[in-house]
Amino acid sequence: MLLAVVRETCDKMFQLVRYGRWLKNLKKSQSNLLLGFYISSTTTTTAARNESNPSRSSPPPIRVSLTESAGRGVFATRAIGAGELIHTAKPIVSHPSLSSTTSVCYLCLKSFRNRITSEAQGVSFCSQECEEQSKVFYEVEKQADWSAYREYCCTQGLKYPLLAKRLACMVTCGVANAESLDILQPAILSPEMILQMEKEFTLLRSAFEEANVTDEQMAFLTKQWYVGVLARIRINAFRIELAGGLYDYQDLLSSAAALVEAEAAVGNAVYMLPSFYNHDCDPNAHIVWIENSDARVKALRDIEAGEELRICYIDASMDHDARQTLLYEGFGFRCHCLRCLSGD
Ligand SMILES: C[S@@+](CC[C@H](N)C(=O)[O-])C[C@H]1O[C@@H](n2cnc3c(N)ncnc32)[C@H](O)[C@@H]1O
Repeated sequence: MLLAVVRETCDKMFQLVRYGRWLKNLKKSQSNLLLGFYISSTTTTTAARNESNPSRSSPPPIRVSLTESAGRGVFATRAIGAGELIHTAKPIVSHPSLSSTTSVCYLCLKSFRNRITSEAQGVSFCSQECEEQSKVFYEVEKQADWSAYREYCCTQGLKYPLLAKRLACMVTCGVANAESLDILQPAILSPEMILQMEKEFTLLRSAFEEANVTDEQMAFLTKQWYVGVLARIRINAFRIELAGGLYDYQDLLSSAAALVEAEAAVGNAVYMLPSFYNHDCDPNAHIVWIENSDARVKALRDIEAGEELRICYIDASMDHDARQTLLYEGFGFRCHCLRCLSGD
């Protein structure tokens, strides 16, 4: 009994140390435009104001703390009303899905009305701002031939390596830290998964080697870095489906076609704060994307001060066994939420 208590205390201390490191990283990352996620106040009116001027944001009504049994989690610091916008967040890294590369902005994933640039590359940006923000890493990306890496991802049906590739380009040109995802929880990987990642890594590394990238710029790009990044992307990446941003009849048709093909997602992205939300099959919060990859975390019902905020990682309409299997295989845990305990 005593041993169990000591072990639990040590565990918690260890996790608090990791949390402290996260806060340090957080401060570092806030000064970086491309890395920067921002969080804004909770009422819709102030949130809208803060979104246009993130530097003036007041802190959101949440804190990250240790939970009893699910690692770190996000807790309400005051009562939050149903439907309230709790905070917004910009991605650390995002990438369109292979099928959306030419139909959404290459940076923010906004669905197109007007293409701005780089038609020849099959890649476009929705605004001068996105083009400007992407300039440096896109220059690096353009130097390399990604066909073998892309082909491999395509044939294997892999979407996450695209995020790893973009992060690698961002690190190479100095707009992101190689450690930017370190604070996030990594997935436990099987030997088969690691083997596959090592194959991808070889293709990624040789694309960089054949491009005009110096050894110094590539020093971070080791197998260990790549596997560590993908292990984190695996359980922290969000699949982005836009709720708005459909402009005309053609957009509506494309969206309907995408639904038939069962790929309504325009891309994937990894965020900092949203990554600390734990799962519940009957969640009290959810994340929505209106017209681009900016995540909006909203309350689904009234939440009390001190209550943990939880989102649903999967399709909540699935039955109990299907949810359990997906959560275990995809995220490595058995769900003991009230809904699962009730057998629903
Ligand atoms: C996106 S992270 C959530 C934040 C995480 N708890 C942390 O400390 O960074 C997802 C991981 O959190 C844990 N987790 C999330 N929801 C859980 C739950 N309902 N029960 C147990 N573990 C959970 C699992 O390890 C899962 O792979």
